[in-house]
Amino acid sequence: MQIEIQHLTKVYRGGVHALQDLNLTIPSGMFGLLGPNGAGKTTLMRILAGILPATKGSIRVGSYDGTTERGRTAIKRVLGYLPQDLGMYPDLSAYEFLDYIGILKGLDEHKQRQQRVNELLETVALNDVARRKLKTFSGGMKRRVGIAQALLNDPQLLIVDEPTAGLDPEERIRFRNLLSDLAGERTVLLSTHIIEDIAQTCQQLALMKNGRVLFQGTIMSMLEETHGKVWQVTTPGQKPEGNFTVVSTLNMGNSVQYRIVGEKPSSPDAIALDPSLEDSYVWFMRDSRRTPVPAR
Ligand SMILES: Nc1ncnc2c1ncn2[C@@H]1O[C@H](COP(=O)(O)OP(=O)(O)OP(=O)(O)O)[C@@H](O)[C@H]1O
Repeated sequence: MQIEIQHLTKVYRGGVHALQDLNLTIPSGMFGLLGPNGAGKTTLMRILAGILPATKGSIRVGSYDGTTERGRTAIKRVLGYLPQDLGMYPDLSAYEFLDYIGILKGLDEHKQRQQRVNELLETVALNDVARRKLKTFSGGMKRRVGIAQALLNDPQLLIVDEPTAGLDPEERIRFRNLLSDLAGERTVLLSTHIIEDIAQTCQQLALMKNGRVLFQGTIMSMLEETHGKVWQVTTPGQKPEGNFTVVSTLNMGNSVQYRIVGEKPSSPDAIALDPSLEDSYVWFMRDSRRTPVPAR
């Protein structure tokens, strides 16, 4: 299920331009939305989920037109959403919570709902603790309950907003793998400011800043665009000067190795390095006055 977003603009009351004439094509599979705080990721996801109206622009999800009431209703039926701040009832068990959300989502038939909740508890590997109260769950377990509730209607489009924030490395990896498993035929839109989450799960991504898309395409093409922009400079200690960003510093005892992102430094012994995704992110954020590039 492909999503087409055209000229999407959101101006909040008070005049904040959260999205500025944003154009984006999101194909099936895992798609990452990467950007710093305030980039507009949550605003975009909430508009896609039909919770927030856009100021201008159009959205098409598969064959449904998100600018019409009828289209929005149809989109809601094929969509699962895990917001950043999903409220849970701490005294309910995982089973009771999912059962309750199932009722709210219109799964009226008791037996069918029971079966779906049990299936999902298994999918997110919480079947063993299904009867435990949510207040006893770790952050990672709660996020997995969150994904389970988003999957109740077996959505073709799954939107997850910063799901790994605050998780320890083990839980983050487990959660990432779960999302990858769920992608398959579905479209999974994952927003994050954790570069590693995208690197490990998404073939395609969009970089957002200030309500605009700075880049969209494959991870490979993003790295390619950063070739010739990453350097290693070794000095006796003083920080190299120039128009670049230092991304890491390694103290070698009597010298210091700097990894820098920017135009070629004047230092004659600067060595060109292969860019990592983090270098690439830094390059695009530095260079964010550039005009948006077309998808490739
Ligand atoms: N209800 C609101 N009213 C006014 N301004 C808002 C509102 N919600 C968000 N904003 C502003 O819109 C901009 C985009 O915010 P948004 O939450 O979409 O960004 P984000 O990329 O999701 O950031 P984060 O990673 O911090 O969640 C920010 O400048 C934010 O302050």
